[in-house]
Amino acid sequence: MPISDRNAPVLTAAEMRAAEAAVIAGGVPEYALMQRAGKAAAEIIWRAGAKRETLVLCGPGNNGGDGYVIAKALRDYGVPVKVAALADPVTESARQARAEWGGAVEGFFHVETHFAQVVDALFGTGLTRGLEGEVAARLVQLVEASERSYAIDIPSGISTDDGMPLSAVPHFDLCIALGQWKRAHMLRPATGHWRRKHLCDIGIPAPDATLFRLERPRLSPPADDAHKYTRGLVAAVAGEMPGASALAAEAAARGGAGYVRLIGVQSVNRTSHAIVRASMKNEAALSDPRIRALLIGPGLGRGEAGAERLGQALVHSHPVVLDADALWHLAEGAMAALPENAILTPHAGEFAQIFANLSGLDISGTVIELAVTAAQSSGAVVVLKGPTTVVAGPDGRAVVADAAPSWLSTAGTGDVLAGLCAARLAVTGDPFRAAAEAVWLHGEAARLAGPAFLADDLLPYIPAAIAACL
Ligand SMILES: NC(=O)C1=CN([C@@H]2O[C@H](COP(=O)(O)OP(=O)(O)OC[C@H]3O[C@@H](n4cnc5c(N)ncnc54)[C@H](OP(=O)(O)O)[C@@H]3O)[C@@H](O)[C@H]2O)[C@@H](O)CC1
Ligand SMILES: Nc1ncnc2c1ncn2[C@@H]1O[C@H](COP(=O)(O)OP(=O)(O)O)[C@@H](O)[C@H]1O
Ligand SMILES: [K+]
Repeated sequence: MPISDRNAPVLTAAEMRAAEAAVIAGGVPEYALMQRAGKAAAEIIWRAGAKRETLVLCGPGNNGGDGYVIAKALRDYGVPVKVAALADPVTESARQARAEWGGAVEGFFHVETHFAQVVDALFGTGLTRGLEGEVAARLVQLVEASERSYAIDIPSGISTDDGMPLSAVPHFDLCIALGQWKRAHMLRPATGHWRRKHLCDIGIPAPDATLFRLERPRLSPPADDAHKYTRGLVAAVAGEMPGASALAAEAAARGGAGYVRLIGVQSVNRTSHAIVRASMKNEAALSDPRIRALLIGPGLGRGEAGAERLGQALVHSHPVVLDADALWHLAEGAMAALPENAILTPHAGEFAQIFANLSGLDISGTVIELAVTAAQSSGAVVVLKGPTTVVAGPDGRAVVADAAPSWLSTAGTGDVLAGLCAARLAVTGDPFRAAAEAVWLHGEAARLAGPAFLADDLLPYIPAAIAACL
């Protein structure tokens, strides 16, 4: 179940085949799907490249079949097209597509090298191993010699499920995904092999998908009769480095919480006066039943004092966001004692440290498998942060954020994200939705902030990011 109908499914090769098989079983021939796919891709190439001379490279499977359909459709648009095949078609649909193309088919190694446009339809989701060295080198040569290049479904040589290149893979201008997004469309290093990507909807639904692309969420303004407590009280616990918790607290205040209380901090420069301070000694400040999200970790410290504060904070079983040093303190026992609505926000280093230590947990695979396994084993929502951020829930659902600006790689941005998670948890009461909303707002604030910002500079852009979702 997607978190909203805006979130497009992201499939493995096997899931894509199953989705395709279901449509075929429903009475649509495979060849009709190939026609839809090839014509949709050809229309995009035609719009981008008009009548530029185009070389279509066709492989033996249905990716190659798409290539023949593209070549015919481009020819029908009046585009000068040549086709070069690596091997004869081996599937019935690809054979049919080649017959309908009907034109000359040149040898992959013998066709001339310089074309204005090159279309890679050698291999798609059926790739089982890297391309042979000379095939990969020739593909790189042809693509690099062109002005524009298009990868059909997936660049040939990229493994669909983990986004890894299995042989040398060139860089394309556009990757045209067919049917549904596949994992490689979201994962590094594959995402570095095209400038843009586009999804062609060819009428293949994926009702069983559990992984989705993170898209702009829909948010609501506070209810007409809202007051600060109904909007959500966030309690942020400070520690050794009060600046980090102040940054997180301010992000929480701007991220939609009605009231933010910063606990256990003596003095912090430049924190908004709207953020109310309280002492750790004030029992009621932490036990307050109106707290809808507790945030702890940024600046907490890895010493005994930090561990003690974490223990004190978790006693009350508030819905919680655990970040940074709080994750460092999280031991196996503490994991079992997490409240039901918990969000953990590790980066890769913190992730490895926490989950590698959990007994019997096999953590391997892409960031998607890592986050999903960790969420299922901890019972918490896991936000595995990085250039590609994955939000995973204990029910197996996950969203992947593939478009955050790399300017986020600066100190303190994680504190801002933790604050946003707390705000959205306080507002929604749903940790999975909250984490997904927070990751999107964080990326959008970064986009709006432009280049070379400091983590603090994200704060004034959070309201504009929220405005984009109303
Ligand atoms: N899903 C959908 O909804 C739709 C999918 N469509 C399209 O179908 C594509 C998937 O087609 P596909 O399954 O036929 O696989 P494809 O990628 O063409 O290659 C398989 C062939 O290559 C071979 N082979 C593999 N690796 C190799 C290597 N390194 N070097 C050499 N050979 C290698 C492999 O044989 P093998 O040697 O492994 O036995 C087999 O012969 C998909 O990406 C999309 O474009 C659309 O048409 C319609 C809607
Ligand atoms: N190259 C990148 N592209 C996009 N986002 C990134 C990149 N590097 C880091 N980020 C994001 O920036 C934030 C960094 O958080 P974190 O590692 O906790 O840093 P800190 O502890 O300094 O606050 C995360 O949200 C992460 O997803
Ligand atoms: K391809």
